[in-house]
Amino acid sequence: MSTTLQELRIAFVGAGSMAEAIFRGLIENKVADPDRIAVINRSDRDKLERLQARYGVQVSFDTEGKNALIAAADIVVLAMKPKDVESSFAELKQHLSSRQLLVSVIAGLSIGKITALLETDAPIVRTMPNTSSTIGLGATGLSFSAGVSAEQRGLALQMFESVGIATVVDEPLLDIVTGVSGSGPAYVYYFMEAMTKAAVEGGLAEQEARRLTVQTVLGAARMVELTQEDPAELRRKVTSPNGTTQAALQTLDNHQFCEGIVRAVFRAAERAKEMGEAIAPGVNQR
Ligand SMILES: NC(=O)C1=CN([C@@H]2O[C@H](COP(=O)(O)OP(=O)(O)OC[C@H]3O[C@@H](n4cnc5c(N)ncnc54)[C@H](OP(=O)(O)O)[C@@H]3O)[C@@H](O)[C@H]2O)C=CC1
Ligand SMILES: O=C(O)[C@@H]1CCC=N1
Repeated sequence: MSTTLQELRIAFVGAGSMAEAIFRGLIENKVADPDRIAVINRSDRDKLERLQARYGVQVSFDTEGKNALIAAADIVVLAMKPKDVESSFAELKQHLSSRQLLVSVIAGLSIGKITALLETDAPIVRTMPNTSSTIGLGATGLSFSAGVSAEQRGLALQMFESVGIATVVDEPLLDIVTGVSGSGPAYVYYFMEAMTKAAVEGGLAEQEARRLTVQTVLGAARMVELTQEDPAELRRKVTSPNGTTQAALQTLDNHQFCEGIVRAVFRAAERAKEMGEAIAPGVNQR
């Protein structure tokens, strides 16, 4: 296998939000050429036409063409929903070969189960990315099956580092990565929705409210990144004794803000495990 993504063919099986976030990042950052990226889905033709027109990726609308794109790929990215894994893998396994590198983004699905369901000896990279990969600010956790070579590890890291940061973890830790950074953007959006709602209720125009909220979140995240200070210390610097922030934080504490976030992260991690276990429950992991 070649050492740069640019020379390889990558097929995305699944054309949803996560697949698009990754291939858009790869294309816009010029890490992979669109004419070497194939995107396959189950039935949504309009979606494939839109993706083809927008990014110039390769698509096919018939089964034979889709199978040919999969068979020709050097890297196959598994990007369907957990509920569709069993049916799609049953079809997919006939078109894969052990020379290919398989990259899964499917929450909760273990390397052992992927190996067993696809009846494959192919090397497998299990990942947990997030949708911020779309703008090059993704955060991805990765684990490798024993058969992934050093070169293939490099390619997988290149793929996800080109759309953000990537960190290699032991496979069981991917569930907590899911709770933190996989699902995490949604918690931040939820927080922003609440902040904007309060701003509007307090009298600001919607657009003004949104602009102030976005800049506040951006500014706070960049402060942590650039100053390298502990968020707790940065929080202390905003909080004047007996001032407005202290009153607000006390209100958040009264509503178990911190506990709510901690519980949410652990619940998402637990849910990832449940979802993985619910896929082909009878199958013996390899
Ligand atoms: N969204 C996120 O923030 C994240 C998602 N993930 C993981 O990414 C995966 C995909 O999620 P997401 O992108 O949100 O899902 P979407 O629902 O947006 O997309 C799923 C895609 O899978 C396709 N698909 C379903 N069955 C098949 C099949 N048999 N063959 C080929 N394609 C098929 C669908 O095609 P069609 O529309 O034609 O049915 C659709 O294009 C999930 O496993 C999720 O756990 C991981 C990290 C973050
Ligand atoms: O909600 C989900 O199941 C997926 C996995 C991580 C983010 N979205």
